[in-house]
Amino acid sequence: MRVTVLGAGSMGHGIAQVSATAGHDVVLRDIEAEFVEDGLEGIRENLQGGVDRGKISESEMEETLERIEGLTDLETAVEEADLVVEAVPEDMDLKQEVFADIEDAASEDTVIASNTSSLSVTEMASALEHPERAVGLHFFNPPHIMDLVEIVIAEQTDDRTEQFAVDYVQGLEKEDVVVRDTAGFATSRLGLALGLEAIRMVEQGVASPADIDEGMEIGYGHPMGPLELTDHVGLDVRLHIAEHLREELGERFKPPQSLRRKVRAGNLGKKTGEGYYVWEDGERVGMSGEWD
Ligand SMILES: NC(=O)c1ccc[n+]([C@@H]2O[C@H](COP(=O)([O-])OP(=O)(O)OC[C@H]3O[C@@H](n4cnc5c(N)ncnc54)[C@H](O)[C@@H]3O)[C@@H](O)[C@H]2O)c1
Repeated sequence: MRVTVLGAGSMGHGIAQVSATAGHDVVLRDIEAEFVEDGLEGIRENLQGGVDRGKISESEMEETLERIEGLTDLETAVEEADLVVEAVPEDMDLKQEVFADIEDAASEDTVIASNTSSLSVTEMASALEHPERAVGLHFFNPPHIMDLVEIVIAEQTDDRTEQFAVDYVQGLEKEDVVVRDTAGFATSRLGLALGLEAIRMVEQGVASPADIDEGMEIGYGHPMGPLELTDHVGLDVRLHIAEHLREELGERFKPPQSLRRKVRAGNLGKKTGEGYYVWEDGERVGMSGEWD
C-alpha cells in the first residue's frame, strides 16, 4: 500500500516511519525541502536508536529508509496514495484546506485521514465532496514508541473507511480503539478529567503532588501520575484543551485557578523548569511552591 503523510514535524515523521516499518511505500511531504529533510533525519535517528538497542538490524533500517520518499509537491505526493494522513498544525481552516487539496489531486478511492488531537473530524470532512472517506487517526507521541491509535469516526465516515483504518492500524502492529468524533475523543477527555481533579486536590491541600502521583502510580498502576504528566504535556496545552472541553462538554472541565495562574506566570511545566514540580536539566528535582 502507498501511504502519504503531509507534514514532516513531530508527528508526521513518526507516522511515516511506522508506516514504512510495516512495509508500506511512504511519501513524506512538507511545504519546504528543509522541513522534509529534518523529518527524514528524525526517522534516521529513531531507526539508528533501534539498531543501537538491538531492536532492528542495520539492513532493516536501510530497507525501511529506502521505502520513504521525501517531497514538497502536493500533487505528486498524493496522486497514487491509497491513504493520506495529514499531520499539519492544529488549525481547522488549514486542515479543511489541506483536505480539499488532497481530494483534488488524489484518486477517488483514497482514504483521507487526520492526526488531529482535538479538532472535529466531522467538520474537516465537510470540506470534501466525498466526506465518507474521511477518518481520524490519532497517533500518540512519539508514534514509533506509543502503541495506541485512536480511530475517530466522523458523522460521514462509511464502513469501508472504518474497516480500512482498522486494518491499517493493525498492520502497524499497534492497538486501535474506535471512538465517535466527540470533543477530546476518549483518551484526552478521560486523561484530562483525571489531571484537573488532581490539580483541584492539590489546591484543596488533600495531598502533595508527589503523594497524589505516587498513589496513582503504585495504587492504580499508572506509568506516570496525573500531575507529573501535566508537567510533561505542558500546562498551557492542558489549559487550552480544558477550555475547549468546557465549551463542548460543560463545567466539569472548568480549568482550576492554579492552572491559570501558573500559565500566566509562564510556569508551563518541564519545558520551562516549573509547573507542579521543579525541573532541572529535564529531571524532577522538587515540588513547586508550598509543597517544596
Ligand atoms: N505533538 C503531539 O504530541 C501530538 C500528538 C498527537 C497529535 N498531534 C497532532 O498532530 C498534528 C501535527 O502536530 P505536530 O506536533 O507534528 O506539529 P509540528 O508543528 O511539529 O509539524 C507540523 C508540520 O506541518 C507542516 N505543514 C504546515 N502546513 C503544511 C501543508 N499545507 N502541507 C504539509 N505540511 C504542512 C509544517 O511545516 C510542520 O513541519 C496536529 O494536528 C496535532 O494536534 C500532535
